[in-house]
Amino acid sequence: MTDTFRLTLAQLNPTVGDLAGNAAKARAAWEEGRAAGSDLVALPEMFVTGYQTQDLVLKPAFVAAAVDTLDRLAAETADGPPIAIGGPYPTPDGKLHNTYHLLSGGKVAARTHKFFLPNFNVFDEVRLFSRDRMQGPVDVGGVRLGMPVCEDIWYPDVAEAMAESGAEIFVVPNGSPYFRDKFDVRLNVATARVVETGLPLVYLNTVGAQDDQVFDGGSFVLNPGGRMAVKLPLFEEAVAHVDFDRTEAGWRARAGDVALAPDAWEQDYHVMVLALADYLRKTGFRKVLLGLSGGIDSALVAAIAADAIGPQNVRCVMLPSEYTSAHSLEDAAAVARALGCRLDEVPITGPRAAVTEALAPLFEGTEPDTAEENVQSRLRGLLLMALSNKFGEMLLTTGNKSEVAVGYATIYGDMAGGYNPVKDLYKTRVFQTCRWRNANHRDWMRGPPGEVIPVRVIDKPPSAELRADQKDEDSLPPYPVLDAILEGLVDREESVADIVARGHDRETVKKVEHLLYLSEYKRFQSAPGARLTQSAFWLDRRYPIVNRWRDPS
Ligand SMILES: Nc1ncnc2c1ncn2[C@@H]1O[C@H](COP(=O)(O)OP(=O)(O)OC[C@H]2O[C@@H]([n+]3cccc(C(=O)O)c3)[C@H](O)[C@@H]2O)[C@@H](O)[C@H]1O
Ligand SMILES: Nc1ncnc2c1ncn2[C@@H]1O[C@H](COP(=O)(O)OP(=O)(O)OP(=O)(O)O)[C@@H](O)[C@H]1O
Ligand SMILES: NC(=O)CC[C@H](N)C(=O)O
Repeated sequence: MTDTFRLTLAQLNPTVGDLAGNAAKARAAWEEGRAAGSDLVALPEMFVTGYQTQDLVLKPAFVAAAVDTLDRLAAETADGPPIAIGGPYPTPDGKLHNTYHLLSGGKVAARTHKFFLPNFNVFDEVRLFSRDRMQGPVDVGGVRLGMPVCEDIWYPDVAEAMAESGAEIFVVPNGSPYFRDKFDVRLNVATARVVETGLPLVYLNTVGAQDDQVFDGGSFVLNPGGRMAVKLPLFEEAVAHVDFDRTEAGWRARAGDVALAPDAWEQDYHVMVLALADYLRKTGFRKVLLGLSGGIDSALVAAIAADAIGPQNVRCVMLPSEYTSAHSLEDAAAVARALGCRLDEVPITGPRAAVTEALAPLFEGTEPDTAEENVQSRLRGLLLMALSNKFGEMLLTTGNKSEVAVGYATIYGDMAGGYNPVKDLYKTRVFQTCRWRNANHRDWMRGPPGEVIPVRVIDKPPSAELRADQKDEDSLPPYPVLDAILEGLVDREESVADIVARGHDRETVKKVEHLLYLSEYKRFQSAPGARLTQSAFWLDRRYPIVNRWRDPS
């Protein structure tokens, strides 16, 4: 009977749909595990396909290719330790499971199907997969491993059933996406399963971004009693070997490295950087561009982009109009200089005059209003997209969550673009995030250290500069008030009465509610962006576009 067990944890970054690339990563980890004398090399949930696949797994040809990839990986790794790896499994009677496969002896030797299929916020697994009955542990080299898949440990049942049928260690593959402070939520869940069963638990998460979601890694190993034996870093790929010893009381993990967790501001910032870097890499872009207005939102997006792909790959463009202040020109130049990004200037006065002239016969007799104002924003979108087409640089949009929530942006204007790193970051957090970035620099940031966003940019009153002396506060409540109301309406789904009871003016709350519902059509047509909360616009919060309901409370 074996008394030690070495488990290799492969916290790696797959790409959805890249079956060969994901299998190659799994194989490289397996080679590391084999060289280290490992007894099992474990990869995360649905690793072979990448996660989340969404409806891609409803295509039988894709599932067949994934199955084939797993079979080939099993054959190629027959002469070393088994591999545990997530992937789809189609049953002969036409069902599809989200399955953890054990590849051993050249074939798929065992399968554990996910039992609890998450079907909330960003997850739709009931639509995609079938559940199976609860399963027992799998024998790996004489050790019985319970392999609940991700959501399966969020309730006691599956772990309890596996423990009752003889599991000795839990190895839990995850595709668990970030939201602020999520690590503690996961740790509480895992600790509860360890306390209930008295068994050690290995929590293996995916790392890397997929569309809006960032899988933050942070895999860990808990011993009975809930003590953390090992913790892998957040946001980075890592391969770690964890040793278990058989004791009289059962298996125990030997203490190893426990990575420190950065604070929530750093985690949010890292998520925005990683989300953008992976979105670009995985869609095949190496460069971006953005309109740099001298305001805070585009300055923060430029900093995130510089940190994600290096300042030499970020083109900033100032597109001044007659309303652009000298301050804005100076501030845009100062941001680009501090970040080390290229800054181009493309005035929109000429194109605007041409549009005004073209529309004059039709606009005759009307008063100037947002129609004329928005032409400026649209001309910027048009010119920036021309640069994007010509130079293959993806255009970034810059609307923060407060603006996205109330539709304070011009559709087909500043909303033009492919990705929005700050889409889930309220404006009040934009200010604080800029201060945080000015004061902190880390190895993973590819932009320079120091004050990359001049204090003047952070401190000045926000303005769209679409007309003379325009300030955001002319049309919107002050951002601290707006954000407090939005957190109630959006993040907590509170009633108008709940928010008024906390001291907000009812008329203001009703106005914000009106703008929120009215602008659903804009969000439907908006760029995706990094998810930071459980109420991000897209998958977490899915409201109808046509919606006459207004809260009477
Ligand atoms: N339900 C619906 N479904 C589909 N389309 C719908 C629609 N309702 C209106 N529309 C269309 O949308 C148009 C109105 O939307 P849009 O053209 O965007 O215009 P609108 O929302 O009226 O104006 C844009 C607002 O954003 C502000 N802004 C602009 C640029 C930058 C910033 C900033 O600081 O970040 C702020 C600007 O000051 C103004 O208050 C209508 O003309 C109509 O065609
Ligand atoms: N003069 C400009 N030159 C270049 N881009 C601009 C200019 N004005 C606006 N933009 C682009 O349109 C976006 C929306 O800008 P606007 O200034 O109207 O509002 P904002 O939300 O306060 O953004 P910011 O804080 O970046 O100014 C900007 O982030 C920027 O990308
Ligand atoms: N892939 C999953 O099952 C994820 C669901 C899980 N509750 C999480 O977010 O961590």
